[in-house]
Amino acid sequence: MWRMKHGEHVTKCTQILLQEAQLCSKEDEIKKLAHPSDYVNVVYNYINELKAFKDIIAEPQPRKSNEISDELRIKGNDYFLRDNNYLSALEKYTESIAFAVNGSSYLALAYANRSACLFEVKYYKECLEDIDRALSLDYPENLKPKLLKRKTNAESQKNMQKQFQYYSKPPVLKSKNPLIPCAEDSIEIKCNKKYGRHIIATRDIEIGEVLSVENSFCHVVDPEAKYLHCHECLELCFKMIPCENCSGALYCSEECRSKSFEGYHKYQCQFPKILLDPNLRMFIKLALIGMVDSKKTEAEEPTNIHQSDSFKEIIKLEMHDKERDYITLCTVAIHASIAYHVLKENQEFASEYDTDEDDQNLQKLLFKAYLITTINPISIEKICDDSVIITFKKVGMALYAFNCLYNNSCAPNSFFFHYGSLIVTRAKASIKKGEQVTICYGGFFQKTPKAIRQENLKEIYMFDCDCKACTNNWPTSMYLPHGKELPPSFIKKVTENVSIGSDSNQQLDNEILRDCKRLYYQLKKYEPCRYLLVVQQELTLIYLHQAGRDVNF
Ligand SMILES: C[S@@+](CC[C@H](N)C(=O)[O-])C[C@H]1O[C@@H](n2cnc3c(N)ncnc32)[C@H](O)[C@@H]1O
Repeated sequence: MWRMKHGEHVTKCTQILLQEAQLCSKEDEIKKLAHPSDYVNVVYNYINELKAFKDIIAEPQPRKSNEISDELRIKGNDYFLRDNNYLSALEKYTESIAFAVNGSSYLALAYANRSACLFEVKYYKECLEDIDRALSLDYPENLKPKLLKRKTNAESQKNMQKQFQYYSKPPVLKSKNPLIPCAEDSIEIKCNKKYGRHIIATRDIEIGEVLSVENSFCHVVDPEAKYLHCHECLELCFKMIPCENCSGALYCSEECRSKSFEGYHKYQCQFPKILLDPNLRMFIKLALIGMVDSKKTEAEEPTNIHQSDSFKEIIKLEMHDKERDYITLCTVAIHASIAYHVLKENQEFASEYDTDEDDQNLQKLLFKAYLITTINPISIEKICDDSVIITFKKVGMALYAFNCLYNNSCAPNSFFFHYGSLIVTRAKASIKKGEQVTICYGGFFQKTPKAIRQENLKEIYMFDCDCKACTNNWPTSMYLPHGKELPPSFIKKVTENVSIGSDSNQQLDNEILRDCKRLYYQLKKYEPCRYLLVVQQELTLIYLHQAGRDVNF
């Protein structure tokens, strides 16, 4: 009854459970509990009584299979031979590597085929690594001469290696903020009833200035990106190695593979299919980090310094638990109960966390982690070069102890972009001392009408937006005045800069950035106007491209 068909999501299961466990009729009883996180224990017991867990988690995640690996490699061959589409071929071979049984000849074949792909696109170093991997495994004798010939060719052409910079260098902070080590001293954290914690400028800030550079506290890779990005560090990689047990995780290095396994992946490796959705992986990962934190024997010194790597900071992020309605809280408790059940069934986990106190702690952490991950995660995206229209590809999502404190404006004065999982936030407008520093949560005023923005912000983030665009009813871009004409020389530069961000265009990038900053101050008095938005957009695009564009062989 509870079994999910392929592709169905845990939400469906939750809807059925809400009815079957008759949680609506138990509202008075459940609401008496001291804290909403106590719902988990009660809801867990109801589901247990229904004997529903067995079916909910019945479907395992896709296991390693040489048959599937073989099919994927053949698909890769089609891309490679028929279409000369090396990027798609490389992704398929990597998928084939993920599915091949550890140590098998199928794994060797997949590595060898990927090496052919890497050879074609002149990544000789990576090609040689894959050849050595194939040869160290059970690679068929009759195919070896061809592979060894490729090895000789790759070695002789090593000096022609394609110089691909996976990422350009992220900016370094110029000043030291004594209270927020990941931020410039131009900003500080304030807190009030209306805005919660928020970020304020402590001096006038110029457009383009770096505001903060922060490492992620916790992140997950997106399923669409996992054959090109490391499961552990999210870095772009063309020569990934697989998890030895499951077919779902690939790594850029041995180091990342063991770090991931020793951390959280040893549990995730055995998760049922229903928990593989990235949002669910994220909340469970966060709760597990909390469990490790709860076992720390050394007490953390109380400090007023904001620490990006502290679980204490993350668990303080907004969750709006007091404002949620009963059914929503029950839904959260159902998700937490399913995760709780899976973890308790996991032998490795159960042996590490075996006390009643651990049980209670886990239930509370799962509940809070779920709520935190509904509001705070920041999407990690890459800009795509291969289209006239600007598009973005999702790489993953992450939680940041500091960056999750920027509040929303539909006409924001800052923006963020990523280097791997590292986040950089820059000003995209000039910001006056005392003004709030804002990012946009998704609905930019120029694109999304006010009513839709307000509805979304209320539904997901539970606040009424009073940004300048909402307060002054700014129209979408179609109805905006143009403002002062942009100089033809600027338009020419922007049009010429077809492949923004590539090394050869660095000089042009810098010229456009300088123009954008100058034009911004000339156009600011016309705000809101279209050309001001164009200038701000060009500036953000250049920084986004420099950080990490989508790969194109
Ligand atoms: C990602 S958090 C931002 C940090 C948050 N203010 C805090 O105290 O942790 C998102 C939450 O901040 C609040 N928020 C964000 N933008 C806001 C705004 N423009 N006005 C009022 N509240 C806002 C809402 O409560 C929202 O759910």
